[in-house]
Amino acid sequence: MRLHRNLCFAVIDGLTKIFNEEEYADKVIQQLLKHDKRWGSRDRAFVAETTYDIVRWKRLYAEIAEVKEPFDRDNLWRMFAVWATLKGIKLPDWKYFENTPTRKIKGRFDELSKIRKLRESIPDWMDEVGVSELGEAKWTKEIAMQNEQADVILRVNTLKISKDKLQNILSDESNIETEFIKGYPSALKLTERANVFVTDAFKKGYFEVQDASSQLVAEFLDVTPGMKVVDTCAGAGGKTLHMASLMENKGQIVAMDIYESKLKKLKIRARRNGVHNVDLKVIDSTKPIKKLYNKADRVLIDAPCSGLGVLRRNPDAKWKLEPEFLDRIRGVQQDVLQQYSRMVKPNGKLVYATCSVLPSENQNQVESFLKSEAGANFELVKDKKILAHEKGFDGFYMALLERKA
Ligand SMILES: C[S@@+](CC[C@H](N)C(=O)[O-])C[C@H]1O[C@@H](n2cnc3c(N)ncnc32)[C@H](O)[C@@H]1O
Repeated sequence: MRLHRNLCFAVIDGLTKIFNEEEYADKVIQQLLKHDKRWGSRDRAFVAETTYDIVRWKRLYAEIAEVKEPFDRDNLWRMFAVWATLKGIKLPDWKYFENTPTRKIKGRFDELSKIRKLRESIPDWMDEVGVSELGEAKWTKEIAMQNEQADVILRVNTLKISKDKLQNILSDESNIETEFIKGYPSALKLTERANVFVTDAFKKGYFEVQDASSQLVAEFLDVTPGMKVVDTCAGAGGKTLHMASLMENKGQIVAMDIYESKLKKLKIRARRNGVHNVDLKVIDSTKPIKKLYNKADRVLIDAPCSGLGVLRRNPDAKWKLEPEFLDRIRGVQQDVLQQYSRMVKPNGKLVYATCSVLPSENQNQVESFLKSEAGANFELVKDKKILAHEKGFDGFYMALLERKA
C-alpha cells in the first residue's frame, strides 16, 4: 500500500479532534469524509479505517511510540508511524517519518503484547472490571473480539421488501454482495464493506444498518400486529422500527426518550421506512410515564448502558467511559426498571436489554428488580447473554419478563 499525503493529513486532523478536543470518532470521521469530494471509495475507507484503528489502539501505540497525552501533531505522526510499521506499510521519506525506529517498534510490540491491558489497548480500570465480572478466561477472549472490525449487517424492512428481493437489488444496482445469517431472519451480512447509505435501496427505506445481536431484541419481546407497545428508551429508534415491521404497521408503538433530538431522528427514519404506527413522546416529567401505567401489552426497556458489548463499533468509548459513569448508569438502569415496568398490563411482557456484557448491568439488575416490590408481580421467562467472542456479533443482554395476572 502507498501512503497518500492528503489522506494521512486528514487522519492526523481527525485524531487531533478525537483525542484532544473530546469529539466523537463517528462524527469526526463523517466530517472528514465530506472534506474532499474527489476522494474515491478506497480513499474514504482508508481515512475512516485508519482513524478508527489508531483510536482503537491508542494506548498500545502511544506506549510503543513513547508519547504521552495530550498528543501534539508530532506525537500523532509517531503513532501513525507505529500503525503503518505494524501493518507492514513502507514509510515514505516525509519529514514526519524521519528516524522512525522500525525494528524497535516491532520489538516493543512483541514485548508489550504480553500484557493484556496493553495488548488490547484498554484502560487499567476497564481490564479490572472485565476480569472481576467475567473471569480471566472469558474476558481475555471477549476483549480481543471487541477489538476486531465489525461486519456490516443490514436489517431488511419487511414492510417494504423481502430479504431475497433486497439481496438481488443490492447486487444488481450497487454491486453490493450479501449473505443470509442462519438464526437471524431479517439480517443480510455484507461480504465486503461498502457505504450502503448512498444506495437507492437505503433511500427508499428497504433496510437499516443494525447488528445481528441487536436484531434479536424486538423478536424477543414477542410483539404481534395490533398490540400496544411502549419503547421506553427508543433513542433514534433502531428497535422501534424493527418492532413496527414485525407488527406490520398495525397497533401502536409509543416511542419515548429523555432526548427530543433523538426522537426527531426517529421521525425521519420512520418516514423513510414507511412506518405509520409510532407516536413519539419526550419524557420531560413522570407524567407521560404515569399515564401509561398498566396500559401496555409489551414494554421494551433498551436501557442506557456502558456499551461494553459494542466497542467494535465505538472504539473511542474505551477512552470516553469512566468508572464513575458505570456506577451512575447502573443506578439509572434499576430506576428505569422500577418505573417503566409499571406500564405493563397484567399478563403483558417486558424486555430489559443492554448492549453490555457486564453481569452487573444485566442479569444482576434483573435479579434485584425481581426481588423488589415493583418486581414482585413479574417472573423471568428467559434471558440471553450474548458474548461477542461466542457469537461473532455484538455483545448484548436481553431478559423477557412476564407480569402475572
Ligand atoms: C441503548 S440506547 C437506545 C437505543 C435505541 N433503542 C435503538 O435501538 O436505536 C438508550 C437510550 O436511553 C435513553 N435514556 C437515557 N436515560 C433514560 C431515561 N431515564 N428514560 C428514558 N430514556 C433514557 C438515551 O437517550 C438513549 O437513547
